[in-house]
Formats: sequence, C-alpha cells, structure tokens
Amino acid sequence: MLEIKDLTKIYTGGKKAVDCLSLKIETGDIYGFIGANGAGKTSTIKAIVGIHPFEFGEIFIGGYSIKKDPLKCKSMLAYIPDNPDLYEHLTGIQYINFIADLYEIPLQSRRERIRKYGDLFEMTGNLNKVISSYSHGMKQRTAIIAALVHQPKLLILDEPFVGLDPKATFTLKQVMNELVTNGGAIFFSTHVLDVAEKLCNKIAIIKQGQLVSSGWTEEVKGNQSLESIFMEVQADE
Ligand SMILES: Nc1ncnc2c1ncn2[C@@H]1O[C@H](COP(=O)(O)OP(=O)(O)OP(=O)(O)O)[C@@H](O)[C@H]1O
Repeated sequence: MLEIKDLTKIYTGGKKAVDCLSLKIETGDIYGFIGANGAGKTSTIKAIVGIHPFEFGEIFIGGYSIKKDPLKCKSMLAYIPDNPDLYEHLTGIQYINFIADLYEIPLQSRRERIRKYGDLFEMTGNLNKVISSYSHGMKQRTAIIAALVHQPKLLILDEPFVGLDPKATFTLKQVMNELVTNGGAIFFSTHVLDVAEKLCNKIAIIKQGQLVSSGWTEEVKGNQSLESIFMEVQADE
C-alpha cells in the first residue's frame, strides 16, 4: 500500500531531516512511527502525503509514485496533521462537505458516513456551528470525520492522540482497527508509547533521520516494553 524507498529530505539551509529511510506498509497494517522530538517523523509524513518535495528516493502509494502521479496517490489517502488547520469561517458540516466534494463522494454515502462518524465522535450536534467556535479537540474530530468521509485506503496521521479526550481516543482506536479490517492501512506518528504498543502490529523507530528498527511490534520490542526499547535507542550513540 505504501512503499518508502531511500527517502532523503534536506531542508533549505542543509538540514538533513530524513536520511535514506525505507519502509513498507502493507494492507492491514497499523504502523506506528516513533522517535524523539526532531527525529524526522513529520518530515517523513509530509513527504509521503505530497506536501514536502524530497531530494532523493521514491514513495509509492498503491504502486503509484507521489512524485509522478500525485493526484492518483492523493485520491487513495487521507492525512490528518498534528494541528489541523481548518477553514475557520466554515461550519463543520460545510468543511466536511467541501472535502467530500473534492473526492466526489455521492450524496447518499456521504450522508451515511457523516452521520456514522459524527455520532461516533459525538460531533453531530456541533456540525452546524462555525469552526472558529470549536475547541482544539472538536477541530481534531472534525478533521478525522472529513478524512474518513472518502474511505481512504491509506490513512496517515501525525500525533493523532494529542488533544483528544479519552472517549474520542477510544473511538479513534476503534475506527483505526475497522479501517484496516476493511482492507486499509495506517501509518501514524506518536509519542504515546503504550498506545502504540497495544494498537500497532508494526513499529518503526527513527533517530536523527535514520531508521534504527522496524517490523512486527513483538519483534521490535522483544520481551521488553516499547518504552525500554525507546530509551535504549536514545541512549545508544
Ligand atoms: N521547515 C524546516 N526548515 C528547516 N529545518 C526543518 C524544517 N522543519 C523541520 N526541520 C528540522 O528537521 C528535523 C526533523 O524535524 P521533524 O519536524 O520532522 O521532527 P519530528 O520527529 O516530527 O519532531 P516532533 O516529535 O518534535 O514533532 C529537525 O531538526 C527540525 O529542526
């Protein structure tokens, strides 16, 4: 579903944020991406979703290159950034319909999905209010509903659990499991290691732009906790 080959991202000024990173995310995977502040997670994610150009390497989504076929790739994915920047003057429902229009979702299916996810994330009663009146968590839930409205094959999330209350966190985990059970794949960054340990079948650890470990969660952590492995990785020089 997602193949990253030798990805290298160098910012203007020369900072190499991602260094020759390769990773494969298959259908059915909930793949957690962990690393310290500044390790290169967001830079990797922004390259995957086509926001950042990158200097070397390739990224394929469903077999299509993000460089050569960005529209084809984007039609298959949804991306939820760590701090969703929504159109503040729209209502929640206007924003979600705007996204559904972009993806040409038929009226009947979009109504059903907005009702389903609106209820699940307890937003149905708020969707007619203007986004500028929403709390941070309500904006995040709106971004999640908008991402799910076109049933993406690949869901990319940057720090999805920050700012969500326990009920919304629980619901998001349920929805993530449902998406992969129905043939999708998920790649997400997080600092919440105990959630990653329980939720993800696979884990990748990045340090200073380089992948230091990746694969089945059980294999990456062995008989230790993910937190212990993370601390060991940070201590190694
Ligand atoms: N626009 C930019 N210009 C120059 N350097 C950047 C830019 N964005 C990020 N960087 C640098 O690239 C490196 C990786 O940053 P990135 O945001 O990818 O890390 P991260 O793993 O997502 O961190 P965090 O957990 O703090 O969100 C850091 O050294 C950062 O300072």
